Amino acid sequence: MFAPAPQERCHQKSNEHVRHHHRHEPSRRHDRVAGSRRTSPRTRRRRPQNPPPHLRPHQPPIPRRRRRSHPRHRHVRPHHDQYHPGQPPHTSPRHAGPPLRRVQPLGHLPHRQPRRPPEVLASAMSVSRHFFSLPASVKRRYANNPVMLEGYGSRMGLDPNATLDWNDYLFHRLRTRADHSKWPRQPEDYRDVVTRYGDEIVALCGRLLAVLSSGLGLPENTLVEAFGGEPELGATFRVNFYPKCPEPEAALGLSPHSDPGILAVVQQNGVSGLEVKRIGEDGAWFRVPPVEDALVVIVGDQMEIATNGAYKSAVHRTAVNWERERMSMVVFVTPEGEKVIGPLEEMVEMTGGERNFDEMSFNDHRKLIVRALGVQGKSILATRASKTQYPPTN
Ligand SMILES: O=C(O)CCC(=O)C(=O)O
Ligand SMILES: [Fe+2]
Repeated sequence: MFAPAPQERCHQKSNEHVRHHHRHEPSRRHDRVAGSRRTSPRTRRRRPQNPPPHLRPHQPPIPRRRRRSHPRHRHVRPHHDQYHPGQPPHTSPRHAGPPLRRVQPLGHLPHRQPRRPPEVLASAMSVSRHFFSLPASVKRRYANNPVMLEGYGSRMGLDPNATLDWNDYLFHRLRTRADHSKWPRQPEDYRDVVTRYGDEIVALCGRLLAVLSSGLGLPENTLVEAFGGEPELGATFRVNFYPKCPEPEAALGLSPHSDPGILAVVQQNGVSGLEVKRIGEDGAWFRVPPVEDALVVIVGDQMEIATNGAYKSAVHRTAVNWERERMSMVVFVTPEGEKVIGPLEEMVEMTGGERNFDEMSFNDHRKLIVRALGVQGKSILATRASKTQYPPTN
């Protein structure tokens, strides 16, 4: 069932709607993968060292040079380093090092100079924006329904009492299982641009999975194989459009949730709103800076399951504002539908011998979500946790 666009809801906003958005979520911590600084022994050259002071009484000290990462290592910085479209997957990461050294608490995100985004990022943003600027009557041609979740609309259609998020969206599959009837025919180049964008992002995730496997001390292809192999990986595309909201403090763009798949790659339109919850006692929410040419990579539930909890899925939500419209594009990379996903043997061993999750195909995992009428925090993952002591479900 199609639900009214947030613009329309804006005018008929009731206190009830406001009440729906008061949420109390337990704590969680979010980790971010930062780059490795290790230098390959073969390429390391010795810089002249400062001799001890008694050997250079009249010489000024040799200035210390700031360490710069070697260009070959830059691809292991998915959050803030340059993305090279077209680079084949798995081109990397002998130098990745164990991830635990490269994980930093969120809240110290590096800022860098704005730069022109690669063309594939900019054009995907532009065709998506074009779609949301079309008249409501045109957008409704692609309306989704409770059975067919693909298309334009809102998951509010599933349950009249469900929380209303201040968000319109377009959602469809990518890659081989794409149903093009729900892909906008306007603008004309939507299909080509989004197909290419999806391919690039899936290839990027292939590289990230290799890095994340190496980081665990496992062969590079471990995670990608655990999810069914790269050609079989699934991918869906969601464009979130958050109109200006007159009472932003009373609403949310998207309620707290973790993404059910492997990795979600988010591109923001330069307007802030994405917030990630830190795992731990304080459960503080952190705003992710909307750096325009940066992709934010969010770890999903299947990753937490396969690694038996070594990598945690991140609870996140979006805030809205009254000044500027916000848009985000998300590619969700998912396992092959029939592939049964459970904790990898190596990971069970590495994490203390207990299996923290049951096994299930991703198609069945999706059915859990539909049955539960959506995701709240880590509620779906909690139903898969095989022991009650496993860290909380928030
Ligand atoms: O809008 C955003 O920045 C994130 C959207 C998101 O989390 C989602 O679509 O699952
Ligand atoms: Fe999400």
